[in-house]
Amino acid sequence: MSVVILDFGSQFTRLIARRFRELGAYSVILPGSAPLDRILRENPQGIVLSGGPSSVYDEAAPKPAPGVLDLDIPVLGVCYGMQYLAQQAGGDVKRAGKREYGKADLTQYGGQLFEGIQGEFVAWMSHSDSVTQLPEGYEVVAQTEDTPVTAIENRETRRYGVQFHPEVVHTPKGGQLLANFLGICGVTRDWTAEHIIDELIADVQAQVGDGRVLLAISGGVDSSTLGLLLAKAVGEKLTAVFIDHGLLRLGEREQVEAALKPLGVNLVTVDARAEFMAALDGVSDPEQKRKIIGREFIRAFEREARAYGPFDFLAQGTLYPDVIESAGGEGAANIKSHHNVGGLPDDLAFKLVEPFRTLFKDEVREIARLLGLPDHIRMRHPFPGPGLAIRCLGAISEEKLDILRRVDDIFISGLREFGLYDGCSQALAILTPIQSVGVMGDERTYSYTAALRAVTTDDFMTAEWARLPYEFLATMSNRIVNQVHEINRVVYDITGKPPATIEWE
Ligand SMILES: Nc1ncnc2c1ncn2[C@@H]1O[C@H](COP(=O)(O)OP(=O)(O)OP(=O)(O)O)[C@@H](O)[C@H]1O
Ligand SMILES: O=c1[nH]c(=O)c2[nH+]cn([C@@H]3O[C@H](COP(=O)(O)O)[C@@H](O)[C@H]3O)c2[nH]1
Ligand SMILES: NC(=O)CC[C@H](N)C(=O)O
Ligand SMILES: [Mg+2]
Repeated sequence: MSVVILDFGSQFTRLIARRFRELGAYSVILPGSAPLDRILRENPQGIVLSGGPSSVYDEAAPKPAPGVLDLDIPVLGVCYGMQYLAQQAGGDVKRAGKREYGKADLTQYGGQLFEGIQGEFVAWMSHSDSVTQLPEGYEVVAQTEDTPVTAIENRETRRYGVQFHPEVVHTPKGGQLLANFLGICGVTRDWTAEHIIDELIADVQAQVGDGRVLLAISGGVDSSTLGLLLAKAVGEKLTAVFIDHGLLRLGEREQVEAALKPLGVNLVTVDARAEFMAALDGVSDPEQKRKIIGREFIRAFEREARAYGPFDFLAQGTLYPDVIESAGGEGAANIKSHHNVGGLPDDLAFKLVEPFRTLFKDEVREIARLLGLPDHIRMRHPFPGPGLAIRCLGAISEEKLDILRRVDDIFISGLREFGLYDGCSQALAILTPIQSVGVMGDERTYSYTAALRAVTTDDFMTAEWARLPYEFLATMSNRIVNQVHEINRVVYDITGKPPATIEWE
């Protein structure tokens, strides 16, 4: 039993599934055009039609397969999905005079979807079309100032539509609305992270069979959790490979080895510093750096496969944000090529095993907790695979990496010392190519500017800059300039994501 989500190309389709998971309900995402028999195989108790970039009145507008909307189960249309429901039932949809992007307040709301919800309702919008004529049998159950038809329902046929996105965190009461929909569908909310683990293990076993698996492990939460999961799923057929590419932080190689040993995974450390440094020599374009790093990772795994292999499969702790930012979603833009997704070379000889590809960081942390990963790894800030190379802006050099390593160490140790580490989701130091004039010991200096960045976020898709105390920032600035003589200026990044990203490259 499940809820089937038909995907019409929204940025947020995965978030609908994610909210259902949080509510303890199992759901499956299928392409918008999935045939009826495919949908029926999931035993759906309800259907969600997602948002999407098309307009329902376009010639080529995507549609659910024939028969889907004749099923006698509840249907919730979100944005494009609601517009489709309205049009299909004989209503009308037109480009609206006023578009809505971002926050909007509902001026009134009611009806089944909003049952039990009280007080102001802030809805996050992203549309330029609107329902201009209500189809027969439907009533309007919510409005905003600019959109008279913001939510609709037909109780008899159990068809519901919302123009806003209840699945994003910026619709704070959206979770309650989705819970109400699950209630209308009669879904039992007993789906848990334990279920997810069992399913992931079964999927891996089915995919891998008797094959041997090389796990790319970094000591971060995603790949360490994957190590525990794979140890359960494939046991002896697993070898974990940790690459020291020379882009790690101060003392990181030793720390990672010490942390991973007790987990009982069969670990091999590879020194690939010379190869990575040679390949990156003189390269300053961020995307080019990322592509080279992606390729060098694979080349290093291939070398290990010759020594310890053969391996049929390469396992990576890839998460959904890595995929969507590398333009892995339907119609999504390429923001940056994550080394493990968009940065992979075309001639990849391994088959990929990526069980976390549809999950978000906090969900992996929950799985980690259930698998018994120690808290110091589980709650560690993420550290990107390309490491310091994408924090040392422009062309890298040993000298610059060495400066950055010392700045980073002061900042991260400082956060721990002041008890601020756990309050941030990720913190990092960046070495900028900016040189500026300073005065130290009565002498003129002309040195580099370091930037510090700390963010708070759950899923790393959006983030706020962390409001670190001024006193702490003052101490950091002081320590960095005193201890790292190549730096004479420290700045703190006060930009959210969006518009910025977390990493500077
Ligand atoms: N130094 C490394 N050696 C081997 N594999 C790596 C290395 N760095 C990254 N990887 C691979 O790339 C994947 C993506 O890296 P990413 O940093 O997103 O995840 P992570 O390191 O597992 O977790 P975290 O996000 O907490 O740092 C990892 O899960 C791992 O499979
Ligand atoms: O393994 C990785 N390989 C990459 O190529 C990569 N790029 C960004 N990140 C991490 O992803 C999260 C979101 O980062 P951005 O806001 O900079 O895109 C943040 O946690 C980043 O540290 C990466 N991780
Ligand atoms: N986010 C959406 O689903 C948008 C639907 C439609 N393209 C509109 O602009 O109204
Ligand atoms: Mg990492």
